[in-house]
Formats: sequence, C-alpha cells, structure tokens
Amino acid sequence: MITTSGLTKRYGRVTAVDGVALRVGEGDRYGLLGPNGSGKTTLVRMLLGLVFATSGEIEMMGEPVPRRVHRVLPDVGALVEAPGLYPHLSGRANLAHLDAAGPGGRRGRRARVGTALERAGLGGVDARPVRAYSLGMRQRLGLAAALLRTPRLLVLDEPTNGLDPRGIREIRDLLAELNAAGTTLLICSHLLAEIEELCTHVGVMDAGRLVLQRPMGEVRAPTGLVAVRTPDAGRVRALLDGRVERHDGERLLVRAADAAELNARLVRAGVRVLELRPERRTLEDVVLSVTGHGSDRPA
Ligand SMILES: Nc1ncnc2c1ncn2[C@@H]1O[C@H](COP(=O)(O)OP(=O)(O)OP(=O)(O)O)[C@@H](O)[C@H]1O
Repeated sequence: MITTSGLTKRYGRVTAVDGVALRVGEGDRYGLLGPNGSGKTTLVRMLLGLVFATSGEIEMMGEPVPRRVHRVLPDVGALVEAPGLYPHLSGRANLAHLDAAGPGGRRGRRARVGTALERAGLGGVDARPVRAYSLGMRQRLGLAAALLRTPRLLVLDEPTNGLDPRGIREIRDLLAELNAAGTTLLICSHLLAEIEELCTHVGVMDAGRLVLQRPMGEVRAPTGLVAVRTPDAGRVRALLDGRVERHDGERLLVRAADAAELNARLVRAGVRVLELRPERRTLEDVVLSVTGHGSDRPA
C-alpha cells in the first residue's frame, strides 16, 4: 500500500525525516509513534504530496508519489491538518462543500454527507455552525470529511486529539469497523495506549529516523514471566522455590516458559489461582528502549 525508500526531508540544517523505509501493507492498521518533533507529520505530509522530499522514493498503491499523486489521492482519506472549514456554516453544509470539490457528482451527495456525519457521531448536531463546535466535534467533522468516499487508505494525524474517553472509544471502534471493511489505516500518535489497542503494526520515529517497524504481535513478545494472583502465595513460593522473581501480597511474578503447564501444576498442588497471565513487554517499554530524549528537547 505504501513503500518508501531513503525518504529524507531537510529544512536548512534540520533533517526532519532521515532515510526512512516505510512499509504499510494492504489492510494493515499501522501506528506511527514518536516523540514530538521526531518527523511523523513531515513524513505523512510527504506521502500526501503536501511536502516535497529532499531525496528518496515514495510509492503509494503502486504509483510513484508525488509524480502520480493525482491518481492516488481519490482513494485516500486524510485527517492531517484541520480541513479548511467555514465557521459560520453547519457541519453538514461544510461537508457538502467538500463533497462538491471531490470526484462524486451531485447525485447522492445528500446521502453521502448524511452517512459520513452519522458514522462520525455528528448525526444529531449537524445544523449547528462549526464555530460552536468543541475541539472534539471538529475532530469528528474532519473524520467525517475523510469518510465521504470510503477510502482505500485513511491517514490520520492524532485522530483522538481533543476527545474525551467516550469519544476516543467511538473513534477507535469506527476505525476498526472501517478497517474490517477493507480500509488500510496509517495513524500518527504519541498516545501509546491508542496505538497498542488499535494497531496491527507499529513504526517508531526518533529524530527523523524510523528506528523500529514490526508487527504488534512481535513487538509485544512474551517476557518469559507469568503473573499469578493467589491467596496462597506462600505455598507457591514453597512449591516453585527459586522461580519466583517478585512477590507482593497476592501477586507473584514467576519465571515459566509455559503458562498452561504452570497453571496445571499449581492447581494440582491445591493452590487457589485467581489470575494467571503471561507477561508481555508493553509498547511503552519497547518505545522507550528505542527512542532517545525526544527530538524537541535541547541537547
Ligand atoms: N516547515 C518547516 N520548516 C522548518 N522546520 C520544520 C518544518 N516542519 C517541521 N520542521 C522541523 O522538523 C522536525 C520534525 O517535525 P514534525 O512536525 O514532522 O515532527 P512530529 O513528529 O510530527 O512532531 P509532533 O508530534 O510535535 O507533531 C522538527 O524539528 C521541526 O521543527
């Protein structure tokens, strides 16, 4: 879906994006993480033909970008910067304007706009002028604009910016639904939890470089430790002498390659197991291990 090689963008002496080889496959939910100023936005803008690369190649859906970006953009929905909204018009009227600028004809416009508003959770408030919208509502309207033409690829920069927890959940569900219907997602965020919940693949930028790019399942590999919660912690210690790495009240951390085998052994010994779960590396651990201090901080 997206392949770049050696993609580089320099602004004077600042190298915002440095030799990036991005690989986003069809149907992926790709989360691009990185500290502020690590180059995520610049990278995404180059993909959309909004910023020209200093060097390197971009291919999107088999077409070279920016040379053939006009062929690609009709299949791409983007929520990258606040779209040019008219504050005195309603959300519905704004979308009708945007739709008129797109490839779809007049026919079906009303229905397209209505469906996009509904899906983005703005069905009930579409008559209000946009200047009365909260930040979250503007964000939803931006998403509704991206949804006007069920895109093959949806590129989102901080899609849940300004949303409350319920709004975040709704947008996440909507994105998962779109993805299930075939839309590839590329999401920039610095919210680890958001990416961890939603994405199948993760890329991490640091000081312009893509320092990690892997399927989520590999990133969150098991640590070889199993978390056990039991009121019989003392008995577990006696039983598994030397394999208990940590013990805090009812909670134990046990070194074990096979969680099922450990569970069977504890139950056989009459230990009451309340919870048992293989420990995985969190995305936070992984990201912190590959990124430096955050590119915006003075050295
Ligand atoms: N138009 C520009 N002119 C000069 N420098 C720029 C320009 N755009 C970005 N930069 C610089 O390039 C670097 C990367 O910026 P970019 O906005 O791509 O990072 P980011 O990862 O998207 O950060 P954030 O999470 O804060 O949006 C920063 O050092 C930034 O100051």
